[in-house]
Amino acid sequence: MTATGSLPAPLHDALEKVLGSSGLLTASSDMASYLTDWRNLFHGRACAVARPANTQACAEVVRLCAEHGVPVVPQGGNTSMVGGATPDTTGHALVLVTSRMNRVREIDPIDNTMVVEAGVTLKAAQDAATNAGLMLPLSISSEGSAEIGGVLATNAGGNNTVRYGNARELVLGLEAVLPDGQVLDLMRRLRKDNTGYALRQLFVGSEGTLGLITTAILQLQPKPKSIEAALCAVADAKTALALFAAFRNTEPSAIQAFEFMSGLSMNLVNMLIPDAALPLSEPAPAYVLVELASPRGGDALRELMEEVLGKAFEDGLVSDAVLAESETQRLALWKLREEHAEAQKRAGASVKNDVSVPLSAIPTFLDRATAACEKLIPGIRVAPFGHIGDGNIHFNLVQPEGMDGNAFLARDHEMMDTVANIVRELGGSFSAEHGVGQLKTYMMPSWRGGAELDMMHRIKNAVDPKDIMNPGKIFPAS
Ligand SMILES: O=C(O)CC[C@@H](O)C(=O)O
Ligand SMILES: [Zn+2]
Repeated sequence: MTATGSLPAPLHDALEKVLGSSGLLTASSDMASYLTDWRNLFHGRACAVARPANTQACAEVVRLCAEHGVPVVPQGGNTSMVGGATPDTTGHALVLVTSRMNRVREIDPIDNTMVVEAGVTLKAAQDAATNAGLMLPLSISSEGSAEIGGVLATNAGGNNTVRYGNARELVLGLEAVLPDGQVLDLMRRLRKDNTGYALRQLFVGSEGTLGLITTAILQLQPKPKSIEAALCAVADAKTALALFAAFRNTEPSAIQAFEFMSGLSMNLVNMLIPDAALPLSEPAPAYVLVELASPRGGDALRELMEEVLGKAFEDGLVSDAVLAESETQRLALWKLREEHAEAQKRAGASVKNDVSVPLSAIPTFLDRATAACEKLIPGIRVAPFGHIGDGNIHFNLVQPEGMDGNAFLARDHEMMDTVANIVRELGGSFSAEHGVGQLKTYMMPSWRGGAELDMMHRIKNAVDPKDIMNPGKIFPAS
């Protein structure tokens, strides 16, 4: 089977007029990298890959595709964890890649806003804000590749949600191309605007199924003048939560990140990622990376960190800790957190369960889910980590050593359902930040069925009656 489907000749010619020949890829060798995800788990086919350079070209591409009944799969940095940007295997769809729309158009220090195009990587947007003396308070492990359009379409969360919220909370204005090619201009940078439905929020988290996000206005924050980060050795999630409570009860507004890493997952990072050595004297059962930040300079934040950690040592919550003494050390501590996904990829096949439960239920969840998965597949490596301050654990399962990776992956639904059933009993969500994509559509009827899924269907059918935008994502095949 080739990667290429067939692009109807009239559509080909019309698209080439809009995009030029360099903006339209149809050879399978040119399209290959757009037809699989970064983990090489999902493999699709497409009739073409379009790389428009501005909103108008996006609108024309979508309009022409709609006219010819060709589905459009939006793709940004291609970092989805759930196959959200990979087309299906029919070869009917066109993949619309936003990477050429990569301008930070404006930063306004009075409004504290940034106008940014969909194809700007999150890292480039953060850097632009920093260079302007401000901060874009959204940070995810894939920020070097993930692009703003995808970050918003999936309502990305990440490391700073605990303080600043998810992507949704940062979006003031939005421009999107609708499934019929109309441009919806919601580019208002207003804190207050109660004029009917907040349509921009409909696109955030809709995973490209309602339209294509092309530009956004994001709320920025003051750049911190002081930042303190510490890596702490803890006994388990229960002690990690007690440490979180200690920080929260002392100075809740100072916490910028509060991340949990199991010993097993950290061990994979130490073994498989170069330059990621643990700076503690011995490995621990679990770790916390806590970061505090303040727009004020001086020693107050360091004192706060030392006060809370000092007391945590006395109370037996922390057995060892290292505080970053420089920006280089702070980044080295973050590397130990951000490389978990990559380390797990290198360790073999893995199944991701991006779940959330109420904070109080995390220890029970981890105990029960670990026992259940170890019973299901003896030798399985349970390697959880994640944003414990948000109740969001990446309960990832790595194949037993020596097992065939495909045989492991063939049992992914069994593993996902085992974990999800426990999550459900604890009042949680089966997808906290990675979305549904194509991987988890089968879970929607049992988790979001009844009136909730029905209303989602009605919205989808009203906005996109021909199912042009990102078909096969979020909604299970009917
Ligand atoms: O690999 C994962 O499951 C999580 C990736 C990302 O959400 C993270 O928090 O690092
Ligand atoms: Zn995450």
